[in-house]
Amino acid sequence: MKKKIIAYNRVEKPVLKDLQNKYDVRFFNNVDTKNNPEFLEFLGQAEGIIGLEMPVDRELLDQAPNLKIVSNVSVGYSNLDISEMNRRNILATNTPDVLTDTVADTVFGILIATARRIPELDQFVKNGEWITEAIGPEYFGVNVHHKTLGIIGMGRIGQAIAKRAHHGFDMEILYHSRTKKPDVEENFNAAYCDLDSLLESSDFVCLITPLTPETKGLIGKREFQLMKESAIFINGSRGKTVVEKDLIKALQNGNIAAAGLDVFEREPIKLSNPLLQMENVVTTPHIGSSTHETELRMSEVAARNLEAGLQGKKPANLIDASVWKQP
Ligand SMILES: NC(=O)c1ccc[n+]([C@@H]2O[C@H](COP(=O)([O-])OP(=O)(O)OC[C@H]3O[C@@H](n4cnc5c(N)ncnc54)[C@H](O)[C@@H]3O)[C@@H](O)[C@H]2O)c1
Ligand SMILES: O=C(O)[C@H](O)CO
Repeated sequence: MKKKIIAYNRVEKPVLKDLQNKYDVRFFNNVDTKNNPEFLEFLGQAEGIIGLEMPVDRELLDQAPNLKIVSNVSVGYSNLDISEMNRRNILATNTPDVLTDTVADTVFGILIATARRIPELDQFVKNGEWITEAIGPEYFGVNVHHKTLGIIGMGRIGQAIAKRAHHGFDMEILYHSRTKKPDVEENFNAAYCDLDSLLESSDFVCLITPLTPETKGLIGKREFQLMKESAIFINGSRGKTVVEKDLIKALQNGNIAAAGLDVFEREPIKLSNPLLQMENVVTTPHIGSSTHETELRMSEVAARNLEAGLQGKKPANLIDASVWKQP
């Protein structure tokens, strides 16, 4: 009998097709994983899960007695209760590296769009408001090149952002991370800072850490008050790394100048969220890695991880490699 697999939210079509040839795969799109009877019935028999952002907690695991592996189609894994999965010998994998450059491109794109007010001015043109040849200073933006970029979370994506900022835009780079990175300091002329100094000195503050108990609410009222009034805040990490109500207040009070956001406390964001009424806020719907090429590669990597786990082999991208026991 074919092994039963749940595919959830996002697995690219060719990869899904290939998995369907080998396994009994059921695809679920944005279902309520706590209450959907069809999902829960299949979960009771499933040996593997592959997909995007399925909340895997104790309650879900209690209903999945045959589960061997959860293969995230994402690098972030704050949706997984890793210690509970470890306790039950269920493997957890993610898709690092293949998305790094794409996410860095997205974050840098949002940064430039925010600084130069591109979405706002796009609307200005399309609304027919461009009626005199030269627009006035009320529509000017600020330079990106030669400014100071503070990167919080100098991991794979943080470094790819630093590379673009240093080689492409001659920016001065400050960074704050759990460890110092001498090679990054040398390659991109980056300087390590404590968090407060980074916030005080940066023209652009870019947050790209994982969401963990330590980074939850890392940037709130106090941190926004430390930033320059001209600072532009960019969040490419996860919405909950920021206290969103404090971000809204900081923008309303003029504590900071603008924000570019790919991630939000609640996704999809509610239309009533004040952030969506602000011209100085640029938003995208969590699209860091969402290009055709990169999403396909992520699905391929996730499928390889899933199959390795199901075959009792060590997956290439085990999130916690220390749990691996040779079968
Ligand atoms: N917006 C998107 O679509 C998108 C796409 C991919 C990744 N992400 C987010 O980006 C994160 C980073 O991805 P990555 O591949 O660069 O991961 P990574 O593990 O290579 O890098 C994370 C870095 O954050 C640092 N860090 C962790 N806790 C910290 C703390 N408390 N203070 C300061 N630094 C801390 C780590 O030391 C590490 O250098 C992901 O976990 C995910 O949340 C978002
Ligand atoms: O972490 C990631 O890979 C992206 O945010 C998609 O969830």
